[in-house]
Amino acid sequence: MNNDIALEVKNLKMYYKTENGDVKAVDDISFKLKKGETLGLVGESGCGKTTTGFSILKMPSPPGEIVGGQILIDGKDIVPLTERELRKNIRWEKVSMVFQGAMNSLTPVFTIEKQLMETLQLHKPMSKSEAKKTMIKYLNYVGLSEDILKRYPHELSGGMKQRIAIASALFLEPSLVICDEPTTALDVVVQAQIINLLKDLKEKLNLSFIFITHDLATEAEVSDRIAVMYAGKIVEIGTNQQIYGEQGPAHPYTERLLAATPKLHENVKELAFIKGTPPNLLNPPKGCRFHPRCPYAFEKCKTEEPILKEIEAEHKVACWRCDADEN
Ligand SMILES: Nc1ncnc2c1ncn2[C@@H]1O[C@H](COP(=O)(O)OP(=O)(O)OP(=O)(O)O)[C@@H](O)[C@H]1O
Repeated sequence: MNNDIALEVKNLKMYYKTENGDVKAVDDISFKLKKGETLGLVGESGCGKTTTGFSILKMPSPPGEIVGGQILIDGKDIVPLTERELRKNIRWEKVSMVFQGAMNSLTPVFTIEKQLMETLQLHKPMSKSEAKKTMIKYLNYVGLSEDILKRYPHELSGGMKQRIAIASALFLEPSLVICDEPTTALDVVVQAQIINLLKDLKEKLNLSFIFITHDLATEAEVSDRIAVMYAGKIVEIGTNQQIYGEQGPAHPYTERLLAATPKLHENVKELAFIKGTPPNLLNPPKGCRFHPRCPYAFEKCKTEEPILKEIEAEHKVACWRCDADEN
């Protein structure tokens, strides 16, 4: 076992079993996350980012099912574990998640203390005084003082509520935290504060993060490495520099996704957009799933699925055009 690896996802498949057939939301993805590292997960809406996050907790929303693959946390596959084992030893103990919209899920009629107490005691039996100590410790970590406990959600700003959501994800001292769009609903100043907070927590607590967002500018700011998803697949994965650096990304989809992102300090006359729409995951296209929208597609792209292949150290791409054996 490699002690530097916090998480390894191997050939993971998570399908939604609907009346119309299987929605292949996560379809054979593999990646590793090092201890103390932030991996960004980017891609258009509906490409499977949130489903990947929930799958890592083995908590797919119905009618989702993990239909294949492994999720190794500290070297141990959690896929065969029972719900009881997952609750007792894995979720919130080893991996936790700041859900999309978590800051809006606080109940308006209860104080923060009552709500956090419930969350904490649900996950781990402990006395009230012990729970309160834990709450205060993590509220302080996220820059909030104890007096927040007496307040009601409507008395708090969006940024404060998001800090509370982050603090509750840390209560049981997990080593891996999945953040799903943690800054999306916030204004830019507060977004920057939350990003700085996450960076700070990563350093202080030696946490590993999976940071899910469709906002590439934010991703560039927080992540050490980036995984780009398209239609349930990882199409490119590399360091921040390999994806955003001067040489530019390798996959045509990443290239277009970046071109469609507005840049600060640049006078852009017209923003590029990606022609066409992402495929229906009930019945994705054969071959490369991006081929109907790809300007470089050739015959092989329509029939054979490209696999994620290393093109340089740390940089993998699933594209026939980038495949050295092809050229
Ligand atoms: N409960 C469900 N039942 C059936 N299909 C679902 C369900 N939840 C999600 N899907 C489908 O699975 C695919 C992946 O969705 P997911 O929410 O993981 O994407 P995403 O990249 O996180 O999108 P967003 O950025 O909008 O949150 C989509 O095609 C979506 O319609």
